[in-house]
Amino acid sequence: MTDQDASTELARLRGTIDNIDAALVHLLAERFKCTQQVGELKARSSLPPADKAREERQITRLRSLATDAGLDPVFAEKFLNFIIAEVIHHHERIAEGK
Ligand SMILES: C=C(O[C@@H]1C=C(C(=O)O)C=C[C@H]1O)C(=O)O
Repeated sequence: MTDQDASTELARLRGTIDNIDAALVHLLAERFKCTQQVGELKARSSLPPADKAREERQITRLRSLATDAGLDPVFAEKFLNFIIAEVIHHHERIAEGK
């Protein structure tokens, strides 16, 4: 592969990465819009911000999806836990009326 070929291929691959990153941002934005509504509903109904049983079901499901897709399930679990922790933080703030 010539230097020119390599830089053309690198630019092509990075274009794909940029598209995927954009899709991830849009997907996360939609998820947070939805969890915002869940947080408001929970606050109105005096439900707790976190639901550990639901989280366990989600993690089991995501780990299985990740394995089937060829993604490291440990990474998938960490990623989901990171997002859920942020959501719970938002729900706590909503419940406090902030
Ligand atoms: C969104 C919810 O609130 C919390 C956040 C979750 C999530 O981000 O998926 C899952 C469970 C809850 O701890 C919910 O109860 O469904």
